[in-house]
Amino acid sequence: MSGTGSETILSVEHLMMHFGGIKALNDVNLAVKRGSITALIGPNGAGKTTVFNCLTGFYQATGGNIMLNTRGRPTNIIRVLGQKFRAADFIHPARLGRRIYYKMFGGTHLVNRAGLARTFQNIRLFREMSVVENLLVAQHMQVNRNLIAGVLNTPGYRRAESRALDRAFYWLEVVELLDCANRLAGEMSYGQQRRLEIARAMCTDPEVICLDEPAAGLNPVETRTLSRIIRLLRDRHGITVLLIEHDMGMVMEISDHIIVLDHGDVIATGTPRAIQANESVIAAYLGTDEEELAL
Ligand SMILES: Nc1ncnc2c1ncn2[C@@H]1O[C@H](COP(=O)(O)OP(=O)(O)OP(=O)(O)O)[C@@H](O)[C@H]1O
Repeated sequence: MSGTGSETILSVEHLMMHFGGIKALNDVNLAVKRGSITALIGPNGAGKTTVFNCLTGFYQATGGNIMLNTRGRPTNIIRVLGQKFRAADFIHPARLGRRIYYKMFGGTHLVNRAGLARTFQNIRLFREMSVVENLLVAQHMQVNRNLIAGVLNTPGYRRAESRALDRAFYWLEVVELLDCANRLAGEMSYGQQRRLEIARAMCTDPEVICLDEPAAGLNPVETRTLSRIIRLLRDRHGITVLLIEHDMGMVMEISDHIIVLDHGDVIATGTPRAIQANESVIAAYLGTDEEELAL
């Protein structure tokens, strides 16, 4: 299943995000192909994490559209996060009803349920919990948490618990952490914690995973392991990977497609080879920190 299909799994149109006077995103348009590894790159402050935060519902975009084509149906991410009421809603009862529903019950959990998961630039694990417990917590949305079922220890409850454990160990093996299952998450090396974050996101059964600087702080051996795992997600598990990364060696090696952001706008898209030769990209990177200029 290697390589890219032709179907778009995620499309972003005219995305804007303003923080007071700061226009973090001006008018971002991008499309991600199903089954691809797509990298979002750009100099510091270009708006990459803001795009991720809008996609995953951590920010409510100021404007634009984000459509996810997963679980066999389209999901309008902006809508499921719960939008403000507009005057026109009151003459469309169906629209008003939807708006009220998502205002009350919408949120980031619906984005995750629709099949999009993420990791964070700053690792956010439960450091005092074991590795496997971190993975079980991630599955609370899928596991039957009915108190009565738990107290009575019903067969349905036991089956759900056992499935959650199986899933946790399955993804631990994929990220090469099986022998760390009972260690405290906070005691593991940085590289291991980053891989645990990926396993935790995978336990929510996503079709798209957004990785925010997964190679930050890793040594070359850990980066190679990480690249191998990311490829495996695409090739063996059919996962679409959207990646923010400053390690250009890694980006150029594993990406099928690259999107370049600068000052809140997409300035180039294309294959690694095309991006490396793109003059606007080279110009955008000139004058930034040297470590970013490893094109
Ligand atoms: N919550 C916020 N409040 C105010 N400004 C913000 C907020 N989040 C981001 N910004 C601003 O938006 C712009 C884009 O930031 P963002 O973190 O998305 O960039 P980035 O491309 O991810 O950068 P880096 O590579 O350094 O992580 C920056 O000017 C930043 O200061």
